[in-house]
Amino acid sequence: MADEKVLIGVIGGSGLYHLDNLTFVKHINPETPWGFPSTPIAICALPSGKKVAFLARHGIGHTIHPSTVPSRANISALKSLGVRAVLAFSAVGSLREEISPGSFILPDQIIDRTKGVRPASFFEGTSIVAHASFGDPFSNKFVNWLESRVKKALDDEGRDVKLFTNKCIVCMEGPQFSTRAESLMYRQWGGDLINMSALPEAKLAREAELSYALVATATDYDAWRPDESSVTAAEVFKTLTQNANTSRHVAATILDEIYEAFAADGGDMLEEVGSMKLSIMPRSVQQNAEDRKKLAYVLPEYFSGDQ
Ligand SMILES: CSC[C@H]1O[C@H](OP(=O)(O)O)[C@H](O)[C@@H]1O
Ligand SMILES: Nc1ncnc2[nH]cnc12
Repeated sequence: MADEKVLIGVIGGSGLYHLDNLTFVKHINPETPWGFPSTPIAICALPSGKKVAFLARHGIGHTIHPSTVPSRANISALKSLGVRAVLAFSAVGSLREEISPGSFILPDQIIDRTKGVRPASFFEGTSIVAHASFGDPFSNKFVNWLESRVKKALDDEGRDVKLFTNKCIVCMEGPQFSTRAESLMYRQWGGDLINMSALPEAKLAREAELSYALVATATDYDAWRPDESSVTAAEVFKTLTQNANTSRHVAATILDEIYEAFAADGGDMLEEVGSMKLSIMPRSVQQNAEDRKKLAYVLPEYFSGDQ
């Protein structure tokens, strides 16, 4: 029965540790080949009875640093539940005047400024080599589909929250915020937003063949404005609660429809499914049975059964 499946995963970022309008069903804490997820995953029922999975990226008590989020465990655990699409939320800094704190953004590009300390591939540490396509780091069809639905949800109840699309997010290492020079440089590079969490999450979702979209919520103007003080955590906290309330409203409004959109097998939205087929170097697949077993957890399509 379709309602028994958990097709949609929601990842909550800073400030977003639960969703509204859901009935808690149970916690699941799968041990993946890459360890345990950030926190046990909450399986919740929408008012329609459809099930979704919710995961707080930094843990429920916000105890996990952006550089040590177990993204491989998070993404593979969601996939193991049957999830096809991930709706991720993130608190971001704005690199553009018009994107004022409180704005919502559906970015379509990423600049990687992480420092190589985060495991960014399921294939890392194995003898199997793969090169996923990542030119479009978010799932375009899902993002385009979301635009009108998120807009409508934001316009509800006179919330007056701006929505931006076609923006580029810089993902930096942290945990310290950027210098003024870095912030100005990111603007010159074409960055519109900045956070510490879009990667490797989006890369791993791509390797897992999941549809992945990010709802970015602006909390501050980072450090590029010459006559203003640079961002502090206290400034971020000021906007975090309001943004989280709005994020919960958006999720409660659109989750049912997202579920329907991804429910049909082979549906139009599943544009990532099959994308890894030609990304895995065929000779390397023959090499190591243990590695194949490990990868079968996240990509059973290619690694379960004898080669
Ligand atoms: C609390 S300010 C910096 C912190 O907030 C964002 O977290 P998330 O993306 O999980 O909402 C940002 O990426 C940093 O980790
Ligand atoms: N200015 C900023 N830089 C990095 N991550 C952030 N998250 C929220 N604001 C941020």
